[in-house]
Amino acid sequence: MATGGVNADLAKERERATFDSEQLTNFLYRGPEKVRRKRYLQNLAIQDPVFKKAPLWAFLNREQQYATALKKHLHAYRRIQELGITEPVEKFYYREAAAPHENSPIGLHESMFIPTIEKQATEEQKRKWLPLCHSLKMIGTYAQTELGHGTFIRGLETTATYDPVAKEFILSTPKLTAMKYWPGNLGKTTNHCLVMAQLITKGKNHGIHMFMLQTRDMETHQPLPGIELGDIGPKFGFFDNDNGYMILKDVRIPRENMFMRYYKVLEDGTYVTPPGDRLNYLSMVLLRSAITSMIGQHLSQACIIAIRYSAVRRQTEISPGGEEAQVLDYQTQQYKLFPALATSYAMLMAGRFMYDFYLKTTAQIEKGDLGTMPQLHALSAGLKAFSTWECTAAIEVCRMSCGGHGYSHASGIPKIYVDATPGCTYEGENTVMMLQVARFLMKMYTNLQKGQELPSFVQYMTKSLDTKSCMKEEVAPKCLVMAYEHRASRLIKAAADAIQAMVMSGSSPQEAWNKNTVPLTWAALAFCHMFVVKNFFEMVEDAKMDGQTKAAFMALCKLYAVNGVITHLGEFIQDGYLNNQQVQYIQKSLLDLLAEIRPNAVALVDAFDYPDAILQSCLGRYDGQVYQALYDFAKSSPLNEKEVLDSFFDYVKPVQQELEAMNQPMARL
Ligand SMILES: CCCCC/C=C\C/C=C\C/C=C\CC/C=C/C(=O)SCCNC(=O)CCNC(=O)[C@H](O)C(C)(C)COP(=O)(O)OP(=O)(O)OC[C@H]1O[C@@H](n2cnc3c(N)ncnc32)[C@H](O)[C@@H]1OP(=O)(O)O
Ligand SMILES: Cc1cc2nc3c(=O)[nH]c(=O)nc-3n(C[C@H](O)[C@H](O)[C@H](O)COP(=O)(O)OP(=O)(O)OC[C@H]3O[C@@H](n4cnc5c(N)ncnc54)[C@H](O)[C@@H]3O)c2cc1C
Repeated sequence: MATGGVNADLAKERERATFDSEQLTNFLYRGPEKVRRKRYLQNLAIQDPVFKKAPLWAFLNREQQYATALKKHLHAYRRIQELGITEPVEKFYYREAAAPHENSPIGLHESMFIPTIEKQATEEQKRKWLPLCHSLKMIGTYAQTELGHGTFIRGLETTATYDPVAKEFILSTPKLTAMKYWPGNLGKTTNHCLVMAQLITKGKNHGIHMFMLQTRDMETHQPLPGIELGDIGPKFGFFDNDNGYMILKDVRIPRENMFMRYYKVLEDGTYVTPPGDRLNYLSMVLLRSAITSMIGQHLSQACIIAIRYSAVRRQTEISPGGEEAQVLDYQTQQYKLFPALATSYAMLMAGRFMYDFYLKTTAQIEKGDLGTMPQLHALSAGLKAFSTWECTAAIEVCRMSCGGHGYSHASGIPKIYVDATPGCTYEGENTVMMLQVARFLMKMYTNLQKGQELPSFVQYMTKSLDTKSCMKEEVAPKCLVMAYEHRASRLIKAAADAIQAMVMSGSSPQEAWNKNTVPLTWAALAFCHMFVVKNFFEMVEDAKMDGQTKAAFMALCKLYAVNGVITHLGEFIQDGYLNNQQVQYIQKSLLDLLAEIRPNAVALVDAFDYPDAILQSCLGRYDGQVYQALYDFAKSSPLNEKEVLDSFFDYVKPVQQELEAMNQPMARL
């Protein structure tokens, strides 16, 4: 254990902050009452002996990691029920503190399996399945991706063929590429799954539909006949999760196991047309809508670690013989870390918007109004892709900004990175998601040409492109937002013009689209970027907090916007929207903002309010006693349990002896 109170540099950082970090914490968690409740729940979990005694994940092999994750998450599941915690966000706080570095082997049961039953099953199906799910008799997952197809859902090869005589579906993965591959917790943990399969009835394929499949016996946990299951092996991260494979050999399930709230197959095999298309993609939309907040949280943890450590770490004397500087005082270090910090706040704000929008829109869908589905799809796909790309890149910057110690699991950042980066792939590969956004934007652009009204968040397209920036020496939020709107409008128009020109010269619309997917992704990215910037400004402006806190928050918001312009400068100046003088104002503003944020950097990460027990980082400790903690971490390495390892006698000694014998003068003769 590290001792010695709070590191003097870190203590000074907290004293010099110009605002009270607690105010920002209250804003982030939606009020002081909610903060108190969060801390109470987190403390309950942190003090629980089952969680306290669990070994550190980094020193365990994969089987031990899996068992630890299972033990912790099942204990948390039971405790959450005993404590009567029902609010999803409160469950999240408890679980996060209970198992901060263990991905849940029952995570998909809770985040996809149960919500899909709630949203896509009939009342009768819900009555049958939900009680079993809540008591964990049924533990399920979401089995969609196959060996051969993940992105192109319509190309999935698993079939569900209806047999009207037996009133059953026959589930089959007819070739190697059809086997389910990747679904989380499918390999060993779950005993049920939702299978996405091509529905075939009366000889006709009706496309992808959802079916409930029992995969293992509910007592013995053995796989059921006709089903081969297993873990897919170790991965880049998510070590403690059994992502699985599954082969189905003509497995029969009752007709009632098709999810029939929207889509139906009658007893005689008649397919009943659904009220709306793509309704069975809604489970993916739920997770996509939640990912922006989740990834913002991952990045906020990396920022806490890197910024606290940079305040404690001293390296190189600035003037000969003088004191070595805190590395956080180097402008280059600030340029790495403060944009990352601003990005994490930007994504937390975007995630807040996104999840609220999801709840609002799905409430309308539940009432049969599907009008806003395309907007929900476009925004959730776009923000999911944009936020995961931006945040994972920034997490890696945080890691490298910690120098050598950032490479050690003692820092906590490598684990954050490997668990965050698959967010770029799962729930829709990011480029593919951006192309879905582009498809939506092109539609909106066409509607605009036809004089139709546009939804509010694409109103920016209606503004004239024939303008110049209003940017002055005092870089104003309004001018920054307008610059982002201009860039997004110009890029969608450029892509549309390029496609139209190709069509006019004889290409098919599909060919023209495919030859312009790169500019289309530029346009989609610019749209998402603009959305995040605008939303960030709006949320800061509306935030109820004292003037000093708001000023500190606003500085971050401006930095996010200014840094984005500099990073993508070409796209802002290509048509002369910003002139040379204005670019200089923006560059100066960036440096001024770094200096303005500097005294508040530690308070801005303290505001995220992560206890040490959740961070589990030697570098990110609240007390800054990083060197003692690193030494303790090294001492606890299992390699240090024995002074001399057996492998020394097994491998080093024999080779030494052989080499010694070979090099004897006699042996050389
Ligand atoms: C309760 C809180 C939850 C907390 C949990 C928080 C975070 C999660 C934590 C950790 C995560 C842990 C584990 C991760 C688990 C991962 C699970 C998975 O990965 S599941 C598998 C995910 N797979 C995908 O996402 C596949 C991606 N592919 C697709 O979505 C589609 O194939 C694609 C690319 C959209 C194309 O679909 P297709 O049917 O071919 O459509 P078209 O391109 O032809 O377009 C036709 C029209 O349909 C519209 N469309 C498409 N999708 C949707 C949708 N979802 N909603 C509404 N509309 C949609 C599309 O825009 C077209 O419309 P128009 O014709 O242009 O009008
Ligand atoms: C940690 C993790 C957990 C997962 N959990 C689950 C789960 O629980 N359930 C489940 O069903 N699946 C799960 N998956 C699978 C995941 O959803 C898929 O891997 C994902 O949807 C991407 O599909 P893919 O692997 O087929 O990628 P591919 O589509 O093969 O992507 C490969 C490349 O091709 C490009 N590409 C593909 N199509 C197009 C296109 N139309 N236009 C342009 N470029 C294209 C992509 O951009 C990418 O660069 C998980 C994956 C991971 C990594």
